[in-house]
Amino acid sequence: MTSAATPPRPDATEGARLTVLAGPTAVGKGTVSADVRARYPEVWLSVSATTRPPRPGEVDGVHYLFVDDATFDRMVAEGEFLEWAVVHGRNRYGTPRAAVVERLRAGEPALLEIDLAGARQVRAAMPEARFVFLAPPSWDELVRRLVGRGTEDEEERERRLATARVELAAEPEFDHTIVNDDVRRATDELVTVMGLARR
Ligand SMILES: Nc1ncnc2c1ncn2[C@@H]1O[C@H](COP(=O)(O)OP(=O)(O)OP(=O)(O)O)[C@@H](O)[C@H]1O
Ligand SMILES: Nc1nc2c(ncn2[C@@H]2O[C@H](COP(=O)(O)O)[C@@H](O)[C@H]2O)c(=O)[nH]1
Repeated sequence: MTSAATPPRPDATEGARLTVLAGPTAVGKGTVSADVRARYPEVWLSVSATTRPPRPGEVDGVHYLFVDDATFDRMVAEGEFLEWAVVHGRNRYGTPRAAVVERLRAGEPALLEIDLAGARQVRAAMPEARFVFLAPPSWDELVRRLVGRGTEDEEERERRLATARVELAAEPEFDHTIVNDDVRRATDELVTVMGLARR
């Protein structure tokens, strides 16, 4: 369902300014996105809504909009999401549509860091966007990064690694693959794909 306030769908020119970055857990999507923002502040990074509780250090409105189930339900019912998904079989995450449309209309390059199901929904809604898969140098390195991050317990790590196998198998669906063996180099590749001049 969409409400009367739902902004109209971006046209193809506007949609082409949108880049979707996906990839398995702990591959470094957040790290690379933060590096893009730090070095290319003209890129707008969408802030997702999630029902996941904040990790230590995460700030509401900066890392995520942390919402309860009732609020997420309302946002879904009112058509406020460009896409949303249950990720790792547990919490819900969604991209607020209005902010994306506003930035694309303003001519700004926009970046979404979302899961595979969300990327597929954006592909269906805005096929002119760019779809980038961030890949790990190896499976063992992916596991090392997940464990090294230290933000999930063993049960949650297992859950995330099960999803990771599915996400890795979907890599051929994407327009571009970038191997995150080095953050700066991966960022350079990503901004090139986004059509920005490297600095
Ligand atoms: N190129 C890299 N080399 C080594 N470590 C890296 C690299 N990129 C990211 N990391 C580290 O890997 C860990 C996971 O990174 P990050 O949290 O950015 O992953 P993510 O893909 O956003 O994960 P999730 O999907 O689970 O939210 C972090 O500890 C980060 O510092
Ligand atoms: N479909 C969407 N997926 C999203 C969104 N925001 C984040 N994510 C993905 O969730 C997982 C887990 O994130 P974490 O912060 O709990 O580690 C990660 O793969 C993100 O890409 C969204 O708006 N929609």
